[in-house]
Amino acid sequence: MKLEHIGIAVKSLGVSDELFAKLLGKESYKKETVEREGVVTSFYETGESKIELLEASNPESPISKFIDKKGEGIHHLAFGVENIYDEVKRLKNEGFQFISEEPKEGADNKLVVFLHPKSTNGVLVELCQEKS
Ligand SMILES: C[C@@H](C(=O)O)C(=O)SCCNC(=O)CCNC(=O)[C@H](O)C(C)(C)COP(=O)(O)OP(=O)(O)OC[C@H]1O[C@@H](n2cnc3c(N)ncnc32)[C@H](O)[C@@H]1OP(=O)(O)O
Ligand SMILES: [Co+2]
Repeated sequence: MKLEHIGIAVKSLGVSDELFAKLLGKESYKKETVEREGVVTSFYETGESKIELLEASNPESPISKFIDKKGEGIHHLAFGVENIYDEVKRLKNEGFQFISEEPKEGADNKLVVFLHPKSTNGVLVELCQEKS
């Protein structure tokens, strides 16, 4: 597995895109809404891994809930895998708990699934696989 991206929950993409562009010295290369996840995303290239800024697209979004509880900050780590179905099977056998075991369409042309933070030391983990 390799670290594909780090997801950061932000209140306002308008504000945070300006901040991260200044910080990283480059503009976001892609903005994409993933309505099923309740997010608007903005991606930055940072070497082999990316930064994904996440703004809530509706009040029931996991991002709204997260920000209400914990404030803005690191929301999840996403690991890129070759075969997401094999990895779900492997990690299930290892005793990890998935939020939903069925990979769904995420941002950036990927299939994604999430492990529950309760089974991963309090860190929300996403697995993602490039769609062919
Ligand atoms: C588009 C895509 C992509 O990259 O392609 C994305 O990334 S989409 C990214 C947005 N989508 C997602 O996050 C989808 C997966 N997330 C979820 O299904 C949810 O957010 C859960 C992780 C199941 C939490 O939902 P739930 O309704 O249970 O919320 P809750 O506030 O009651 O939280 C239950 C417990 O989990 C903790 N918790 C919640 N969100 C957390 C997070 N991001 N990291 C670590 N812990 C977290 C809470 O503090 C709480 O712990 P205590 O019980 O100790 O208080
Ligand atoms: Co993500």
